[in-house]
Amino acid sequence: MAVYTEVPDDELAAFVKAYDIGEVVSFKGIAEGVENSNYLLATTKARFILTLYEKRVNRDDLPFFLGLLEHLSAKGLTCPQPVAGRDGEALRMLCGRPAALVTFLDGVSVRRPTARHCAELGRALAELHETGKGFALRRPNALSVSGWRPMAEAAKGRSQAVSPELDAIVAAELDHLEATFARLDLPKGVIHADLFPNNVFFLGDRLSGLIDFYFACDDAFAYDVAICLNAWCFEPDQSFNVTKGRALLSAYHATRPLEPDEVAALPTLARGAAIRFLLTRLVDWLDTPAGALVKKLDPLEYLKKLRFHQQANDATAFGWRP
Ligand SMILES: Nc1ncnc2c1ncn2[C@@H]1O[C@H](COP(=O)(O)OP(=O)(O)O)[C@@H](O)[C@H]1O
Ligand SMILES: N[C@@H](CCOP(=O)(O)O)C(=O)O
Repeated sequence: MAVYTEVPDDELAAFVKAYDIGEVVSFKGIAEGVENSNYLLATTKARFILTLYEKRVNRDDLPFFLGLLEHLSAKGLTCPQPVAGRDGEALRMLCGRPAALVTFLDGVSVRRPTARHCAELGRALAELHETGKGFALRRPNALSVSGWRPMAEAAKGRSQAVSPELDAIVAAELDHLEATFARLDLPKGVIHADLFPNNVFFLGDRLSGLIDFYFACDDAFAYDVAICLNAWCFEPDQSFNVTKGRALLSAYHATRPLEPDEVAALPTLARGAAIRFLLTRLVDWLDTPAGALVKKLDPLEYLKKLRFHQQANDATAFGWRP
């Protein structure tokens, strides 16, 4: 459950007074999520999400995240919109944490995406990349290749608890990626960087909105595509579903055509995306205290995905060619 910080009634009342959003009708912690504390706040005027930013979010990045949501919403992309208080500020403090209110989006996330969902996602991802062009702020990706070795070092010697071979596999893969992924020079811009099914809402088969932009950054567009191939196109047994891969890639390509260099780099990008989520999950797995009220995600799921990508020679492994 991702409610790390409890908000007492009096503090909530004082917080809400800073806005012109009506009277509080209900206020409930949201069980989903990993990074921050989220509450659903209903008032006499509307529903909102109240987020208290927790330890892994750097406060200096908050203007980038909230500014990006404003930019994307203004350009017509359906994502949460920050709500400004009477003073014009969207970001303020609550219970000693930076906190913001954003608009509530209708829709549900899918647990088992179909090829149709993957096509919707591919189109929306390309639209996000196009819509982000023109956003003035910059945020380097702290979780890209130069950040992976330090994470591996933090887990070194402890990862046997997860799998006996993991340290060696990760070290060898990082040697490979530091010689390949690190040398890629691909079209860049604003990427979501965590567009997993839990961060995408649907109404019926139609994609209705994107949430959780708290890993968004400047990086290669095609890296975002690779993150999504990993998150959307593997089956529960970790076999890659080429029908879903084809649906995602062809829908993306129809909206933002991938350049030949981006297509050629997909297997390397997918390996990088696999190691990135393997490592963050591994560090969380090792560092989260027993009994913590947060769902731990399995790092080995991403080792299986990595194994698939290590055998992939080109984009046809994902069921697609331009
Ligand atoms: N704007 C929103 N509209 C509707 N529901 C939301 C919105 N933002 C978050 N949620 C709900 O809160 C949950 C956790 O939000 P998320 O941003 O993924 O948290 P975290 O960053 O902690 O992982 C989501 O799975 C969703 O159910
Ligand atoms: N998508 C990441 C975990 C981050 O969770 P989110 O709730 O912030 O999307 C993973 O699967 O490792």
